[in-house]
Amino acid sequence: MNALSAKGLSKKFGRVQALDDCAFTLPEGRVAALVGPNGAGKSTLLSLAAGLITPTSGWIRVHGSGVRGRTPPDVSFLAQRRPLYQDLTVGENMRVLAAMNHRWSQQRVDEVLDLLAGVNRDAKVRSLSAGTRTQVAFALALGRLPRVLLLDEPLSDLDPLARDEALRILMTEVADRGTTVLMSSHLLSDLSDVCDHLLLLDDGRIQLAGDVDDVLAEHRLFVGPAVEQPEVRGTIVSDSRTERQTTLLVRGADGPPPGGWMAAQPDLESLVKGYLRAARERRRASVN
Ligand SMILES: Nc1ncnc2c1ncn2[C@@H]1O[C@H](COP(=O)(O)OP(=O)(O)OP(=O)(O)O)[C@@H](O)[C@H]1O
Repeated sequence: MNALSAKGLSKKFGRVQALDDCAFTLPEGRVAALVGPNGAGKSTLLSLAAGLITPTSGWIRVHGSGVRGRTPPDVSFLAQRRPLYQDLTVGENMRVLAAMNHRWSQQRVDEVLDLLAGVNRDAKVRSLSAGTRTQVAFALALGRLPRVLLLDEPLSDLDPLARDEALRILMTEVADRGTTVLMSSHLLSDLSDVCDHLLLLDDGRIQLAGDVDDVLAEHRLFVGPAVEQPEVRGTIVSDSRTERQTTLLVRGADGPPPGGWMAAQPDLESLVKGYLRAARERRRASVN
């Protein structure tokens, strides 16, 4: 069964087309990386999936049911601006959420907070550092016992050890409870460690969607001399050049590399960077 599915999903804010005709499916129990350049539409997509905003057209469903303006009880969303009551203590935030949610496990919240930094429950949220606030919001999101966990830049302000611990907690969550995770991040090396599914957005449109292994297998990196473009079969997504060599990311390449060139399958980080490079070039061209 698909945890998330969308078709024709579009969202306009005034004249800004934040998402444009997106279609994708995310099978249950997967950990999906949601990547793309700044302003690509990642937070918009997560907010639509969480029911915080409604589509201009098209639909998005969680476990087959439409989400329109209401967060389903089995979905948790860790938004970029960490949704916590700033003037309440950590403990008071927990009690408010426990009262508001039928699905709630205080034990799970305590477990996660103890694994992270051992946060002081009596501290006002306003007094916490940004990273500690993220840890609290992360623990509260898991306390709702979600079947679908939507995370917007969950790792960005965590120190390296807290980041490792948060990723370990996520992997345990997926293994033990079969939770589906959709996580936006610019930290590509962290994503490579945990994600088995990819959604790549640019300019509100989905460029790549699918199983990470399948998407990687569809691409080749060609590395060769810094000369003019070689003849390659497939679509050149992007190129990068130094004085000595050229690297091409090619989609749908088949056959051996051109003479004097080497071919390899990209890893997730080099694949995403290739698409980000292409997106930057398109933006530069549209501005000039
Ligand atoms: N509430 C809003 N009102 C007007 N425009 C918005 C609103 N929310 C998002 N946008 C616009 O929609 C587009 C997509 O924004 P979004 O925040 O979804 O991108 P993003 O991929 O999450 O970016 P980032 O990586 O910088 O967080 C941007 O052009 C943004 O300015």
